Amino acid sequence: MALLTRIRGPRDLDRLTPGQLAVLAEEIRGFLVEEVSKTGGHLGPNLGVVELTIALHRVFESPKDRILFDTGHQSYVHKILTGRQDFSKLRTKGGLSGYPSRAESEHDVIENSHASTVLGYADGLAKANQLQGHDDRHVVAVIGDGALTGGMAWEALNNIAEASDRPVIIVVNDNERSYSPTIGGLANHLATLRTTQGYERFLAWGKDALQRTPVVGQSLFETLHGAKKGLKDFIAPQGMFEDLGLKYVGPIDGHDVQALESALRRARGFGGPVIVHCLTQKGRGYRAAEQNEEDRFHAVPVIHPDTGLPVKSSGQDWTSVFGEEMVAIGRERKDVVGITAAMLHPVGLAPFAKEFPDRIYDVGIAEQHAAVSAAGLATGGLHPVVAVYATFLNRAFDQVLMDVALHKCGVTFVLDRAGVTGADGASHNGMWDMSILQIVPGLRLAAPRDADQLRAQLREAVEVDDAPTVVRYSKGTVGPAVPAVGKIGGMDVLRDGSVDGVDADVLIVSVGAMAQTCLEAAEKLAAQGISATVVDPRWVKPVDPELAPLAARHRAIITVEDNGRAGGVGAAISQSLRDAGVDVPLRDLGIPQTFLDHATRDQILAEIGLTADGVAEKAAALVAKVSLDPAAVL
Ligand SMILES: Cc1ncc(C[n+]2csc(CCOP(=O)(O)OP(=O)(O)O)c2C)c(N)n1
Ligand SMILES: CC(=O)[C@@H](O)[C@H](O)COP(=O)(O)O
Ligand SMILES: [Mg+2]
Repeated sequence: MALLTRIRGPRDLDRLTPGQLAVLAEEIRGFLVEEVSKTGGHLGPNLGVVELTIALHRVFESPKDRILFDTGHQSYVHKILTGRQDFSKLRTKGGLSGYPSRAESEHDVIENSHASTVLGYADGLAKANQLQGHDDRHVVAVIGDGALTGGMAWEALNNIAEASDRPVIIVVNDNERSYSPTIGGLANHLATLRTTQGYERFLAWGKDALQRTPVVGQSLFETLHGAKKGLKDFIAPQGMFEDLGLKYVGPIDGHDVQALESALRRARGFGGPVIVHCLTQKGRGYRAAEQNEEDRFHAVPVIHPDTGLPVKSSGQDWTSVFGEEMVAIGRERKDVVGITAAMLHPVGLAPFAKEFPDRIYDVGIAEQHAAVSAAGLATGGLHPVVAVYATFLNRAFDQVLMDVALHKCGVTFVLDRAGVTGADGASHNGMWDMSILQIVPGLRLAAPRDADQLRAQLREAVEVDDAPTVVRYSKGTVGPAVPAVGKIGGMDVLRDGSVDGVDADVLIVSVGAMAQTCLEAAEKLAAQGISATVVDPRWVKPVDPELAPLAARHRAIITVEDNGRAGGVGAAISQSLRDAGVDVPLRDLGIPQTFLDHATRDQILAEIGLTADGVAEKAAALVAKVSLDPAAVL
């Protein structure tokens, strides 16, 4: 790492020779494999942008020039080159974020890890530069071929293309994949453009080879050259980008620093909107990633650097439980189809796709379209299951509300990574779904507490054909089964704290994955002489009508959810109890209304009090307050 340690900032790159740059690129690859193997993270995407990031920082002067990354998962090399080479605590509390972070560096801009936003920022920054006369500041937006399938990217492109005198340099990082191969007409168009590289290489080879045989070669070359225009127009007709009014430079070998620098300098000189189409390889230089057909090591856990195999195998996870049950349902219900937004494997729909290849739709990174297309599919007589990460449904809220719910479409949304996820930072926690979905008329929302409940609630959901249904669960390993000991209305009783027909002091309403925590809290309360009954509503929207009379029989109520408190399940229950004239004191426990810094899930749950101790403490305090002043209503 002789060279790498000498790079303390981007300007240290300027004096390196082409040979040294090649050495630096390999040192960075070695660093990435060594460090990210220890912590987990986005190894594949970053291995693919080593030369590109070097070239960007040699041609442009960050932070005067803004270098923006879409999604930001591919910004590790950018961090390494801008003075951050301690990856020992990557994506953990107090360590480097896995995404750009304004708190970390003046070189970082976009912290949001939701895809397809970079061109929007670029449009805004370019307009700001133009209005303020900052003609010496360049705006460079790096966007992947996957992120380019998102609708917002095209909304921004439409604006960027509007002004030929407003410079925006769009670098398309085309590695032909999101996780899996990128889909759709755009991917096909990029492929067409890519073939011109093969064509250009062929011509370059032809020119060189033929000119070595002067007599025949020269005339043959001229014939070929004459055919060039026709051939190029045939295999690479005027690109769509140029039709939009954007200049197009490429395709460029995204692993050739000199070629990249030359293209970026040309683009910088245009003085208007321009696309630089770079061809890169996800996972480049690391065989385990290059050979991984599923996702080229898009996001890896802690792995053995030599083999790429996970260091520890995890138990069954929520995702695979969903995936298996979807196949079982698919065998019984021919009308059930699956939709993924470029995340077939991560959301667990790969087994369904394997068995029912004509009943799975990958719409690209396009959650809004996924929801509306699902409304179309339902209107057409099918029952779509849209599987996305909880946080990514945020951007499709209006479509859930006004396209699926308004038209009473039977669509099931399955939200993986719901609740605190942790390592991926603020924009990846699934902490808003049970708040924003509360206001969708007719929508039914389930939060399974274990694998059996996930299977059961998924089946209940796909039975609903006149309203949207939602099933949401956490990231990672699914915990042990939590059996019910009774039933009240639609609610499962997990612990009955009543004695001889006398109800418990506290009613704990446990939502989804918080069941184990709530049961442990009840035990802690019992040790303090406070009795507690724990119920799991299963379907949290609408609020179970049997909850009000049950609540009325207790001295205090605690609701516990792995979701934001603001407008969450606790708030909905509180409102429903008030509407029913039940004024038992209630504390709703959940995630505070704040952006959570990256840390492990357990660290964050402990910080916000969503632990057995935290729940027991809040419950005991409420009971104490009620005992002191029975009329007190919090
Ligand atoms: C709105 C949204 N949906 C899904 C994701 C999950 N996701 C993260 S990276 C990625 C693939 C991005 O592909 P691309 O833009 O080509 O970048 P690459 O990983 O190939 O460098 C996806 C789908 C996301 N971050 N944001
Ligand atoms: C950047 C992005 O959105 C995804 O790659 C995400 O980081 C993956 O999260 P999981 O590791 O939970 O699948
Ligand atoms: Mg890609």
